[in-house]
Amino acid sequence: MNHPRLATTPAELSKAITELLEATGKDRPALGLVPTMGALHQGHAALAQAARADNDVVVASIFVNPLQFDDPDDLARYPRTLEADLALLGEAGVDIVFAPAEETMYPGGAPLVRVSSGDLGNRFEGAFRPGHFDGVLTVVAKLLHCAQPAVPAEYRAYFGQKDAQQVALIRRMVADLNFPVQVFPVPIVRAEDGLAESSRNVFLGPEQRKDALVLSQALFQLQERAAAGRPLDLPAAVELITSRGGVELDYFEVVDPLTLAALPAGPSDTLSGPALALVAARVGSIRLIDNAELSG
Ligand SMILES: Nc1ncnc2c1ncn2[C@@H]1O[C@H](COP(=O)(O)OP(=O)(O)OP(=O)(O)O)[C@@H](O)[C@H]1O
Ligand SMILES: CC(C)(CO)[C@@H](O)C(=O)[O-]
Ligand code: BAL
Repeated sequence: MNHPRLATTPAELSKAITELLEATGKDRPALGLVPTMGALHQGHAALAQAARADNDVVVASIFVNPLQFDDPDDLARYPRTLEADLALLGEAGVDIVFAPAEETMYPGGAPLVRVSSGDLGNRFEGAFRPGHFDGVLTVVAKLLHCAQPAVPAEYRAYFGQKDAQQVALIRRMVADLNFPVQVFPVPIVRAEDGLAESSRNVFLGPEQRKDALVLSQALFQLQERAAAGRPLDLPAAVELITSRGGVELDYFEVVDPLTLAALPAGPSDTLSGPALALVAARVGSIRLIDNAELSG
């Protein structure tokens, strides 16, 4: 197993990245960055493995970003498992782990100047978690700056498709603000029962976990209809979820994969191009999100 180097300040991180990039002896080596909030699972391992396969040097960050939490209870109980996280990242072949303290990322408290996620950031997750995406984009901008190679190198960043709206917004930030990095989305990793892996799954009791499966089941139903060229009938998929006691639906929509604009998905609407189904629901006090690509 690899023992990743631990950096806790931007200066330590930059020094470690330069040393490892130079040690490759290549004119233009490649650096991959995997941002996380820790409490790592197989979804994060897939991100680290994708970065390992594509790059000479791999950095993972672990930082529970207070700026993206609108609910103080959600922040306080967010799982923190640093020792196990370091072991998982070592297993995946990560070279450097950047795990800064809150005071290091936000000296003097919350930043005055932030990245605005615009209209796209106010919909879906943003409508239920006000300010969430401004907080995500601000910390992702900071992390991308902290890990920016100081010597000539390819620069790539990896994000999970489980957070589809987050990927869409990060792509827009990188394009709109000319960040010199390429964004790579990584497919959703699911448990055997179909539930999308998530750090918050540890809070689900056995019955709640069974209830939560209705989300992936409803998504798979849409995927099957799309693949067979049948009408999507989103209302029937919504009904599958709302009829399940213990699950409160927040939203369920079929959208354009890039703009996240709503697409028609009624009982007589068939797909005319690629689409994405986005769902979010609460199981008890645990909020879960999931999504699936639909294609005819
Ligand atoms: N099941 C998964 N498959 C693929 N990528 C994932 C999965 N779960 C998380 N990721 C990705 O890992 C990165 C870090 O996510 P994060 O640390 O917030 O974990 P998380 O499991 O999404 O946590 P939570 O769902 O509780 O917010 C993000 O890019 C996220 O999209
Ligand atoms: C991208 C991220 C690490 C920023 O805090 C977070 O939103 C996440 O884990 O998805
Ligand atoms: N994966 C998204 C991080 C969050 O829920 O805040």
